[in-house]
Amino acid sequence: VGLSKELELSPLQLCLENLHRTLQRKDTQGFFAYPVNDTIAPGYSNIITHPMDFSSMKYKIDSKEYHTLEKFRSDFFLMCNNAMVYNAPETIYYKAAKKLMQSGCKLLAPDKIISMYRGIG
Ligand SMILES: COc1ccc(C(=O)NC2CCC2)cc1-c1cc(C(C)=O)n2cccnc12
Repeated sequence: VGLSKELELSPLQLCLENLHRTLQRKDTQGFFAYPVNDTIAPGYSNIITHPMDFSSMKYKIDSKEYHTLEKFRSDFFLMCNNAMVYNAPETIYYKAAKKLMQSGCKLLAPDKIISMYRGIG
């Protein structure tokens, strides 16, 4: 007896859930866990036109908005880049984003993506 249709996770979704979990684990302080708002970051919505965070990415995985690994990958780098645009280099957020981006580069390297697609088959 399988899960009802909408709950069934496709191989791509399973792969994205895995990547998402691995990447979010690196955000130990939770700076990227949910959307940044103007209260904690004054003027944020004027400076960052395309906000992104791990909770939004999770929602997109579950609502099957990601049809390719590439779209997931670009949202991840958008999230890191936003933090490096809004925050000055000496801030904890800029440094956290840089570190997170480096982990993401390794995990989401093109050769890794190709071998994942081979795995999904
Ligand atoms: C969801 O976003 C957050 C959640 C919690 C915290 C947080 O715990 N900040 C405390 C550590 C020093 C205050 C910061 C942030 C945060 C992320 C960010 C990002 C990602 O730019 N940010 C920028 C300015 C001010 N705060 C933040």
